[in-house]
Amino acid sequence: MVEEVVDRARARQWDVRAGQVAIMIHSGSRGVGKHVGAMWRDRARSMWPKGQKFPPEGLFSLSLADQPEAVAGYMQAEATAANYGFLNRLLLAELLRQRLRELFGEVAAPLVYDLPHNITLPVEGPARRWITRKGACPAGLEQPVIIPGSMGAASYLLVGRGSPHLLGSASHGAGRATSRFEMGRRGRETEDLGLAGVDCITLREERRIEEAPAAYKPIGPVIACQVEAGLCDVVARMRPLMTFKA
Ligand SMILES: Nc1nc2c(ncn2[C@@H]2O[C@H](COP(=O)(O)O)[C@@H](O)[C@H]2O)c(=O)[nH]1
Ligand SMILES: [Mn+2]
Repeated sequence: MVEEVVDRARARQWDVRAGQVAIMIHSGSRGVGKHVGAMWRDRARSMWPKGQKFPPEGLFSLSLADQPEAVAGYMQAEATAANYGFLNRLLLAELLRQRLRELFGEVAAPLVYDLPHNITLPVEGPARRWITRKGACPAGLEQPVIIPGSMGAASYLLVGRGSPHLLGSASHGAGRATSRFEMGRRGRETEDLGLAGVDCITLREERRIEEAPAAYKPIGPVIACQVEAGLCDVVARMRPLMTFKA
């Protein structure tokens, strides 16, 4: 639910009002994206110049100058996975709209923004440049930005400021404080996990634990430092009513 509107003019422009029910869908290409990534990582490794030491970070780059076909192949595969992700979210949103209309009659539920991340996108400008973001999202000038907190904490709708220092990016979420594995080893006390008062529906009980609010960093300072650094400005804050975890 939209709990507070901070930038009224921008919120009005995006059709966002305090008290509205807002639905956030976080889903991408999942299996397809992972498959594309793993396949191209192996391919890039096999194309690494013979006799040259492997990069310590395990990231095998492809050269546009020397391997243009491989670069084009990778970009096409990534775009296919991203399109699959767009379509997933489109269909999920449409199923939700249908159900809302069955229950409440005509409901508009317009799209505020579909924000891709973990993706390579072209940079606007005369030079041919690309940015690959991981754990970050685009925050170009005037662009909507959504930074989710957790199933127990606030999420934020912001507007990007196109900061050149951080390549027009913002964080993709509050970010993990504790790994999924570590969460699985913790006790199942609701209080310890920050699950008190959290309404979460899931068919996979382990998800509730792995992604419990205690697994994530506090969203307040994550937003505050990005605003302070000039990456984005807050438009509205949302509070979770209910979460579905696949
Ligand atoms: N509003 C919610 N935000 C959530 C929830 N679970 C996680 N998160 C946030 O999303 C980001 C991105 O997740 P990732 O799996 O792509 O890394 C994460 O950093 C959290 O801040 C939730 O149930 N509701
Ligand atoms: Mn994500």
